Amino acid sequence: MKKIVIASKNKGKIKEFETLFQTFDVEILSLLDFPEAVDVEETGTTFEANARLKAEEIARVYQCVAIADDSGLVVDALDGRPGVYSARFAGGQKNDKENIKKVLQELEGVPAEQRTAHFTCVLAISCPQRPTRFVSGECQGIITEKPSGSSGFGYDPIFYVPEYKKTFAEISAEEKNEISHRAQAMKKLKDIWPEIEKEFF
Ligand SMILES: O=P(O)(O)OP(=O)(O)OP(=O)(O)OC[C@H]1O[C@@H](n2cnc3c(O)ncnc32)[C@H](O)[C@@H]1O
Ligand SMILES: [Mg+2]
Repeated sequence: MKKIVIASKNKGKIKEFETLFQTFDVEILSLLDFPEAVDVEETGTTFEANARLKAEEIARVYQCVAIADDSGLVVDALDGRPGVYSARFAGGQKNDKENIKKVLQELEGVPAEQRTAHFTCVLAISCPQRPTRFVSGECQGIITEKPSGSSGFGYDPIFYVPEYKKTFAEISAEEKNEISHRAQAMKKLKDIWPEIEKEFF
């Protein structure tokens, strides 16, 4: 069976990809299957640049088809922050709780109608000796006043989706996979999948 390596160590993302790839005829591995894999430095200033860095490095090292996800939360009232710096917004080690705290602190006193935000996801698909391909997805929401819910990961507890009248952490994984930024990007990947199969495998 065809194999793809997800160039990520983020368990939340990997779990979502395992479901989102179910209708694709491929075996999914991730960097959790390669514990020795180095952390690719995310030195880019755009989601595309960082997705490219991660996908191309893993494709080169393991001589495989690799897919990387670079994603983040873009808050309008914060001029687009945390954006590409979402994973370490509170500094130092990645810490979801501290990141959420920082976003809520910076939005203190900002009224609901100005708390608009979106998640962005850029997927880079790379294969040695071939040009890397990209697809992206977005999901609109509103930043809540306090965290709510315990499913998902990252900023999910403060990302309220009007469609469900709940945060991403209060809906099921299935519901998140219907509408999320990652799901939107995967729908586009599905559209170009026949081309990718022809070019990359
Ligand atoms: O680079 P990899 O190893 O894939 O894992 P990462 O967690 O560092 O991933 P990113 O560099 O793409 O940073 C994205 C951050 O944006 C946040 N994020 C992305 N998608 C999210 C989602 O679906 N729900 C909640 N937060 C999300 C979360 O804090 C992530 O750590
Ligand atoms: Mg990262």
